[in-house]
Amino acid sequence: MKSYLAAAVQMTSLPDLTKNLAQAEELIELGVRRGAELIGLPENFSFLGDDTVKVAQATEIASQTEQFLRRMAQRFQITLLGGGYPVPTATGKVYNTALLVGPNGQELARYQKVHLFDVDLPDGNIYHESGTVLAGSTLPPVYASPTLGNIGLSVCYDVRFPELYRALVKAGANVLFVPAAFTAFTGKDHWQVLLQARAIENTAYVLAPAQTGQHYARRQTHGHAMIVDPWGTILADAGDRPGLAVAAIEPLRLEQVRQQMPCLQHRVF
Ligand SMILES: O=C(O)CNC(=O)[C@H](CS)NC(=O)CCC(=O)C(=O)O
Repeated sequence: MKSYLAAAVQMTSLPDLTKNLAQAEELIELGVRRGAELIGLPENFSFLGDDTVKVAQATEIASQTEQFLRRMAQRFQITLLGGGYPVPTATGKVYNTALLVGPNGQELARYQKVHLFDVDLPDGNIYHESGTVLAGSTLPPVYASPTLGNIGLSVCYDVRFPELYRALVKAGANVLFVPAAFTAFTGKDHWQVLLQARAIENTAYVLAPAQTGQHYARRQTHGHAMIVDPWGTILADAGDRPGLAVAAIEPLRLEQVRQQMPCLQHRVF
């Protein structure tokens, strides 16, 4: 593992695949110009819209999204995470899928979101992700990069389930991706503290690309894409407008924190 720059993209995705991929491309290019070698796109980056439309267009969204990720990674010679997009299954529902691709456009790791967001919020918004999404049934993968660290995947609502991240760390992870489309309502109270908790308890970097702003109807997300270091310090925060959180990932800092705060060594369970 070497020192390098990572970028967590923040965008406002719409129910429009073509527009979203254009917005994502601009932000990836910005990240590359700032020197990022590892870039993450948020959950729903290629489509954020009505559930019925999402399912109807899933085949098209999945194929264009995967082509896009491979093309971007190759063109810019980066490692790129697509943080969550629908992939059709035989059941009529989709998997909410995250895909990590390498600089040759090759697939490095794939994850199907396990925890589905079925929650009625006090602000009147009702989320029923399991209505259109089939839950994945296996732990996310850890991709052991020779240069960028051991990269563990997750998606959005997963961040509320610390055992998933502990499993990733047991599998060697030291860089944890949490691409999200966090609601504005929950985000204001929970987003940052959950990300810091996952970083601190696992003494790992947390890279959290995010959706922000007004998407469609009453769907509003929190923003604050961020990068948190293994001590829990926020290295970069993208605020509430589309943009990037960029920060250095330092193997020496990781080692230092893991020595200073050896909680992973003190595990009993
Ligand atoms: O709704 C859509 O259009 C697309 N789906 C999502 O954005 C997903 C599933 S509904 N959102 C979350 O997991 C939010 C979690 C969250 O906000 C929390 O844990 O508080």
